[in-house]
Amino acid sequence: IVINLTTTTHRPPLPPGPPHIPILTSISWIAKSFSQIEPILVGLRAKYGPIITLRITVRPAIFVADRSLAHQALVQKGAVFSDRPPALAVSRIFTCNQHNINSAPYGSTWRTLRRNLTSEMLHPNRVKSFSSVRRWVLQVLVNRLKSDSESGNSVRVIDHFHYAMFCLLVFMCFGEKLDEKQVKDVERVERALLLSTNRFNVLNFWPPITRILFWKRWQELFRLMKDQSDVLIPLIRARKSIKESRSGGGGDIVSYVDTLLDLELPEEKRKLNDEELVTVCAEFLSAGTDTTATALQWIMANVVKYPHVQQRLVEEIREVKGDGDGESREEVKEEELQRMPYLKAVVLEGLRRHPPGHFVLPHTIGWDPEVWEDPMEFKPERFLEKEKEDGVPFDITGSKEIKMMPFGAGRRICPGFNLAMLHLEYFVANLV
Ligand code: HEM
Repeated sequence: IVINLTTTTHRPPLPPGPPHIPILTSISWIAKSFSQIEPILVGLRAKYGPIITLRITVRPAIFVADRSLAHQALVQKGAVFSDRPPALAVSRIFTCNQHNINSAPYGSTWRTLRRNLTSEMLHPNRVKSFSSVRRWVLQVLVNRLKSDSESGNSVRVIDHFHYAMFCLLVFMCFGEKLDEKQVKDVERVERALLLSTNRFNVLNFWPPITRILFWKRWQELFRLMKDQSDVLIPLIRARKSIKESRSGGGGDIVSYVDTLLDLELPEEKRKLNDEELVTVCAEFLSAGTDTTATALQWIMANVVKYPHVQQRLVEEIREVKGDGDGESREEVKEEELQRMPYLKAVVLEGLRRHPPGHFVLPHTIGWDPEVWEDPMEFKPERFLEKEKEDGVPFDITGSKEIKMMPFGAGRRICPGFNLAMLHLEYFVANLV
């Protein structure tokens, strides 16, 4: 886990870490990708112990690379470590001054936004109301994979996974099936922002100076933000007018935007403005698309790499589907997923071995040889054996102890983890 310290004048001594030269050290870190930081951290852990201070950004960041210390910080002392630091210049712009769930300080705005998402969108009944949409997206995905493979060239599956996840989350967000161009526009603006966050990091250093030195990059940032608003605001407004014309209701489907239009910010005693609606919708779209598509890609890659895993999945699917005929045989239905423990183990193993969220650095925990035998091997069976031993299903929330944390842990744990598990199990089963 990473704890970001805010600057205070009276600061207690920081945990040990490598020596640094102000600014220069941070700039040398900025040039590195997250995957380059990991092996460096392993070496630093051996030298300085499990709690290390690094000057990765403008502020010192403390890395906790130990599962029981992470549990103490995130779960036992959750109230102390659930705040987020004040946003730096770039993320202030990205998050509309911290008006979204992941960046909001631990307080009433965060609580209101998070409770709205969990109770209005991630509640089991609401999740169920989108099951026909998941079936439609599966069809879209399979059709695209089939037609792409007809060309005879190799198929970049990740592009199709991304598109499928955007179709799904865009529907949940705006309550309707948009045409391919509209979905692609949303995908384009959201991915452009996601992929350029690294490039914009440098703008956080002395904004008055970087505004002059890197003026082109600042312009690029404002252009991307404008693109995002240009694509999302018409979709939000369209939903608003549907809702108004139906006097309070948007039809059978309740979309994420519908729930946000009525929401009141308790501290500021007002509704969300257009820019804030864009930020919160963008968070929903990006939190659930890239992460899930990346996990799906790793899981499918391992299913292909290990034929015995694939074979066992096929057998489990056959067992659940029985000798049904015609259409019912074609699809693994959502209700059937609960009867597929091996499928769940494959998904968990994918998340343990290849957690999509890198900067929370959960894998230093998920790969701990004291917890996991042969931690770098892809062995879904380990979850079945563990469940048999403990007599209870594996707890991915880490509430009692942390063994892996692909969704984080504690009060800031990913609220979408059940939905993500459903998406992964449903698509993996049906692709197999
Ligand atoms: C495989 C898929 C996913 C993975 C691996 C993932 C992972 C994570 C992680 C590691 C965090 C940070 C937790 C922390 O700060 O300790 C997080 C936060 C969050 N995730 Fe996810 N996530 C996934 C899917 C989703 C989905 C489907 C949604 C919603 C539709 C979602 C919404 C959020 C939100 C709103 C937060 C911020 C929570 C807060 O700060 O209170 N995520 N996620």
